[in-house]
Amino acid sequence: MTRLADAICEPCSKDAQPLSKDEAQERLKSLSQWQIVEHDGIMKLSRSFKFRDFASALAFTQSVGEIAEQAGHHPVIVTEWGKATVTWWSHAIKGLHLNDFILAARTDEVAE
Ligand SMILES: C[C@H](O)[C@H](O)[C@H]1CNC2=NC(N)=NC(=O)C2=N1
Repeated sequence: MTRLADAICEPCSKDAQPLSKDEAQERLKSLSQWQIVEHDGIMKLSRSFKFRDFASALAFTQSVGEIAEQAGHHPVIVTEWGKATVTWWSHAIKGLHLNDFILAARTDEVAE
């Protein structure tokens, strides 16, 4: 079975259906320490990563930015001293898509 991080991100058209709560909860089982949050009715995938200082959090932020650029799919990243919080969702469909779970898995690999 293909590892989630190795799965191919499909171009997410604006006509794609966002995952339902049940589908998103099912996909969440493939990840650890991520949670589904909802802002303004939009489901998002979020996880905070701890670091020893700001420079380490910033380097992680840069690495996540690089995987986002490679995929053409971008998160919100809040970078602070000792911590970075990454939140993925698909803006075009105002919800969660398999792509968000793939990028979350890739984010975990960058944190290793
Ligand atoms: C034109 C550009 O490719 C699109 O706006 C991309 C950019 N990055 C994106 N990132 C995310 N998370 N969702 C999107 O819908 C999205 N669309």
